[in-house]
Formats: sequence, structure tokens, C-alpha cells
Amino acid sequence: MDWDRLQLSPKIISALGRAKLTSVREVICLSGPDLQRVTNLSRSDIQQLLTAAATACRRHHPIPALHTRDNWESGLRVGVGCPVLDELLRGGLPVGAITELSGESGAGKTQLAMQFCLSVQYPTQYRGLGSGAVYICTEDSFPIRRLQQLIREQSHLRSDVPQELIHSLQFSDQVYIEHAADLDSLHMCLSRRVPLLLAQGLVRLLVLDSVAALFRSEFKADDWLERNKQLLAFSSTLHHLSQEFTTPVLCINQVTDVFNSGDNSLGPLSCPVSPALGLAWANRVMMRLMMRRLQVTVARGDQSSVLRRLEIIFAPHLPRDGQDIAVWREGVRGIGGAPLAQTHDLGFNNK
Ligand SMILES: Nc1ncnc2c1ncn2[C@@H]1O[C@H](COP(=O)(O)OP(=O)(O)OP(=O)(O)O)[C@@H](O)[C@H]1O
Repeated sequence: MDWDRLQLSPKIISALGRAKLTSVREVICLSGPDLQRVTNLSRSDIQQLLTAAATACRRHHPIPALHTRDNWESGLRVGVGCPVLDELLRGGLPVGAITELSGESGAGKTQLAMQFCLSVQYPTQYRGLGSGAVYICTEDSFPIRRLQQLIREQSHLRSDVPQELIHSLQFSDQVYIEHAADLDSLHMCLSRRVPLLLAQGLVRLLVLDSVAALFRSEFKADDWLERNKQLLAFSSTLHHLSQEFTTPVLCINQVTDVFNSGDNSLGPLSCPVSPALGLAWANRVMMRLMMRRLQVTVARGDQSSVLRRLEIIFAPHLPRDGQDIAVWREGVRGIGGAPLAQTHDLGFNNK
């Protein structure tokens, strides 16, 4: 390999020679710490080397995410149904793109996902898309009773929508629930049933809860290559669906512990967890959101909720930002306006 073509410093080139690394392929197959060990280069030199190697592998110039589709710029979004959170997300979930929502167990991911399944049913002037949602469960059964409660409480959540409109919508008839316990059934669902629902205009939102479960359970640690191949094929299917049918795709993800939280650019700042499935998956996601529980409980009337934080980790159209939220009977809301009574969280879940 002619390392000069990569515009590397002489120090890096001679370190590569000493380490007997002769191709870009060999370089990108090694992790940062392994490269550091075999070359004795500093962390910033390794970063420079990896960036140059990745650039050399790229066949086409990258297309800025904001230019990928006209419909992205059309501004169509599915709102949360809470003005504070809609402002944070500049309208909500964008169509034609994959949004990931990750967080530890009990963070409230399913609550927010179900709320989107109801919001999408409103007409566009109320930040919906006038259609239903398909919700694919890969682990737990769908919390149907909680969905029914959210439906009953819609008029409390959506004070911006005329009551007659809320009562005229048949919310539960427009949420299609699928269960996929393994990758084969997920593939069948995404290649047959979901396109049919989308093509018939019955749904305009796809939720997958959760994406990590199948890829974590079906592959062992040394099957990483096969796992990444399947992950890329699966994410391409999601992209294709989201773009062909101008549909937002919301993927719920789990988290893994981070040992070096100083280098957690793909997760929340100073947080010991990071979304699961690594870079191969992160690169397929347009917008990454994260939810986490804080050690405080807030009260409102006869209800209390553990305080949470919803953070934007990355998105091409949004700054890195966050908002404190709570889960109430009517759904997930941002904490804004009137102050709420606060107590320290004793670790109980608030139903
Ligand atoms: N009826 C309700 N009223 C108020 N809060 C509720 C209600 N039902 C659930 N919650 C809150 O939502 C939390 C569960 O949230 P959710 O099921 O969305 O978690 P999750 O992030 O999806 O977790 P997992 O990854 O384990 O599925 C409960 O701990 C509780 O705090």
C-alpha cells in the first residue's frame, strides 16, 4: 500500500511499516486500542489514521442527510402531542427517516412510542399524518391496557385538538400490532405485511420495539460479521420502507454499559450507558434520542412520576439538547411552565 496517498504524517507511515500493516483493510479491521498497541502511536494519531483509512474506502461522496429526500425538507413530522416536546424535536418524528429511541428498562420508551401511534392518527394540522401505525414487538407482549388508557385520556393530553375530532377517531382500530420473536419472522413481517399496510394507506408510522433484542439474542460474540451483515440488510429494508412510503420509522433500542464515558460521542454526555448495536447500526439512524430516569419524583394533583430526561444525541436538523419529562396517565409530557412538587426517587415505579 502506498500510504503517501492517504496524506498521513511521516511518523504514522513509519509506525505502520514497523507494525507490518500493509493495507487499509488491515487498518480498519483493527479497533482503535488494538491499533494503538501495535503501532505505539498516540490516540490522536490513531484517530487521524482511521479517518484517512475510512475516507480512502469511500467510493462515493457522502450525501448530506438533509438532501436525501425531498420529503425530508417538506417538514412533515409526527408530533408527540406535547408542545414542550414538539418544540424540542422541532415538530416531532421526521418522515422518510429512521429515528432511534434508546434507554434503560423503565425509562418510558414504550410509553412515548405508543403516544406517537396515537398522534400519527390526527390530521396534519395537528401534527399527525391522518393514518394508523404498525407496532412490531420483538420481546414483551404489547401493553394493550395502557394503550386503551392513553386513548381514554387523549382529550386531557390534546387540548389543542377539538373534542369532536378526538371523539371521532377510532384510535384502537388503527394500531396494528405484530409480534416477531426471531429474525425470520421479522423479515416476513417487514417484507410482506408491513408494505401491504403502507401501500393501502392504513398506516403511516412503523414502530419496532425493540431492535436490539433479536440481534443480541440470535448471535454469539464471534458471529459479529454475520450479525453486522444482517443488521445492514435489515436497516436497508427499514430505509426503503420509510422512503418509499414517506413514513417515519421509530426503532426502540436498549443500552449497554460504557467503560470509558469520556469518549461517548454516540451516547449522552457523562452517562455510563450507550445505545446497543454499535457503529454499524448507529450509522443507519438519522436521529438518535435517548431517555433516562433521574433520581427525583415529581407530583401533580393525585399523580406522581419519576422524572426522566429525553435527550437528542444526534440529528442533522437539531442541536444536541434535552428536556425533563414525566409519564402521566395521559402520556409523556415535557416539564415546563408551573413548577411541580419534587421528592427524591425511592426506586419505586409509579403506575
Ligand atoms: N398508567 C401509567 N401512568 C403513569 N405512568 C405509567 C403508567 N404506565 C406506565 N407508566 C410509567 O412508565 C414506566 C414504564 O415505561 P416503559 O414501559 O415505556 O419503559 P421502557 O423504557 O419501554 O422499558 P423496557 O425497555 O423494559 O420495555 C413505568 O415504570 C411507569 O413509571
